[in-house]
Amino acid sequence: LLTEGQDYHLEQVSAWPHSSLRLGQVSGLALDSDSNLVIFHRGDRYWGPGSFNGQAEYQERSLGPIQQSALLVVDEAKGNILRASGRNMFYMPHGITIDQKNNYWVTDVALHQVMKLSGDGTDRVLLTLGEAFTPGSDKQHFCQPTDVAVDPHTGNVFVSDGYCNARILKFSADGKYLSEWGAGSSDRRRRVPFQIPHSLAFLPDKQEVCVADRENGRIQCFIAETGEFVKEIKKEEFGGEVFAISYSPAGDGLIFAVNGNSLYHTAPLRGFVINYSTKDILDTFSPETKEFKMPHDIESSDGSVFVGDAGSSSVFKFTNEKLHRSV
Ligand SMILES: O=C(N[C@@H](O)C(=O)O)c1ccccc1
Repeated sequence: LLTEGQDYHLEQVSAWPHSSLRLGQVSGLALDSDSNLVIFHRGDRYWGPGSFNGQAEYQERSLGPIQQSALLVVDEAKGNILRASGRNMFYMPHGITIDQKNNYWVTDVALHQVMKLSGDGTDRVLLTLGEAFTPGSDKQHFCQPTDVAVDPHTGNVFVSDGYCNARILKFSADGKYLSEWGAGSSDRRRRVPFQIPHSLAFLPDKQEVCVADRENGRIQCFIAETGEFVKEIKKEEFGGEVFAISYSPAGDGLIFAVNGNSLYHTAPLRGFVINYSTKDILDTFSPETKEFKMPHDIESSDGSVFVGDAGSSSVFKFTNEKLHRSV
């Protein structure tokens, strides 16, 4: 008998997508209100060693914004493109999340901005946080912000900031700064500051926000209301870097994660299914068709898991074979 959400064996759906999506570096994935997969990618732009100077200022403004459609809405069953948008708006796409009203919240690490866009394909900019091309670390500036998470109950918005800051900021739904936490926290378990807070997941049934603290190779979870530290999940199996996380309330709560290569460790690149309460790794997975190169974001939707890879410019789909096997 399958206990809900506790039995996992994810396998790649090798024939997905049915036809090539002609993607650039895939930086972010999100699910929209129709359970379509939204892919945030970089078209012909890529983040290389010369993209930013020592002050995290973007060096390729002369290229102008990416002309390809950086936002693709694809059908999660077959992977065919339902809608393409996001042209001439972005310089270096990074994170994306979609809120209860189907608005897209995206981050761009070249613009150092967070934008709230209409999710109807017109990409109307409803809100912008941060000053274009201007890195900073006060209440009005980010430094290469990496992701956004939205609390469905309050509408509050959390921003992981970023490659060159080490904090999480909280804003109201209409963009008013509320609070932040991170480096230098007094909590002894948090004395080690974040090192690239790289991906966020909101846990609606627990009212917590979790962060993939990438270079510390750990996941940390906090009370959304107060920013108070709740728990840390750090596993040898991660191999030193956690790139992205996603959450499902199934069972006691499941955290999906992907790891990465670090300068100091090389571990096999793979996905993880982790029981939030026990911290047990329930399953690990990786593609059969080709290796992960830089798994950069992960999204879960009842029984399926999607991984966006910035290294191979592709999206992989996995399904939980335990659910589909007759018992
Ligand atoms: O981490 C990096 N990039 C990825 O996360 C990404 O592409 O978002 C990176 C860092 C320094 C130089 C070049 C790339």
